[in-house]
Amino acid sequence: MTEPILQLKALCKSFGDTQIIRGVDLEVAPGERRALIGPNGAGKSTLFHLISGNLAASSGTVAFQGRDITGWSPQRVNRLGLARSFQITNIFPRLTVFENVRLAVMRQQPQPTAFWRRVERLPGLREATDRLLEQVRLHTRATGLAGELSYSEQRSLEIAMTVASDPRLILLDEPMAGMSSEETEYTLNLIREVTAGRALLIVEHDMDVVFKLADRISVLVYGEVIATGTPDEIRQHRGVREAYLGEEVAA
Ligand SMILES: Nc1ncnc2c1ncn2[C@@H]1O[C@H](COP(=O)(O)OP(=O)(O)OP(=O)(O)O)[C@@H](O)[C@H]1O
Repeated sequence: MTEPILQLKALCKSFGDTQIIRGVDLEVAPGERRALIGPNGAGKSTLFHLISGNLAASSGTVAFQGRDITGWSPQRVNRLGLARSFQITNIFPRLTVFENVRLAVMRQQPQPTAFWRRVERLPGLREATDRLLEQVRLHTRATGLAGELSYSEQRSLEIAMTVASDPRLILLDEPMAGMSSEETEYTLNLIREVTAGRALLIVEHDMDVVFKLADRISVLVYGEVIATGTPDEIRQHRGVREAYLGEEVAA
């Protein structure tokens, strides 16, 4: 079996006396699209924080591409090839769309001479930025302010900024939140395109999206993974239906 790109072992997180993540074991294969679902408060965002280094685990380990990254800073984790977007849109509204993406690209290309040169002259920067903007179909909006984009366009911009580092694993936290069904369909296709050849771990409450997008689904309930399987397996899983999905999804 190929080595998992992400491997969580007996991962735990407590806040004070309250244990939120209770011994999670989870493996994501390279190139796999994995959804993480579960009721509100199950600990999905907390698990993302533990993987990306935004929170320190109470115990257990996180391995990425075979390396133990437990306790690493988010920046260091990111440099190794793991990128994440947050539930809250994370862009600079007063910069142009182009400038936002360029910043994300620059973060990945540490240039010792950057302080002395005009950014416009940094080699390859403009091309890399343009390529990303085209990929998320925002090239015609490049000169507009990011804060003036529609909500779903801002999410597209954020996706471009997330993939700017050319990550091997992308974590997306509720990318469809607050979208109309048309915007959701559009963003679903975009996510499919930009994550091709990369692994994806996505938290999403829209079950339509989850079942269309994911190769496999893991279900988190009260900080424990109660099931992992293909969309069909999860649909049929009695415990999952009782704990979370309800009968209508299985129908
Ligand atoms: N920094 C914190 N301090 C204390 N408790 C926290 C902290 N962060 C999260 N929690 C608690 O941990 C639990 C899990 O929260 P988390 O946001 O991870 O759940 P979630 O599954 O992502 O929920 P949702 O689907 O509503 O986003 C909640 O009860 C929350 O109140």
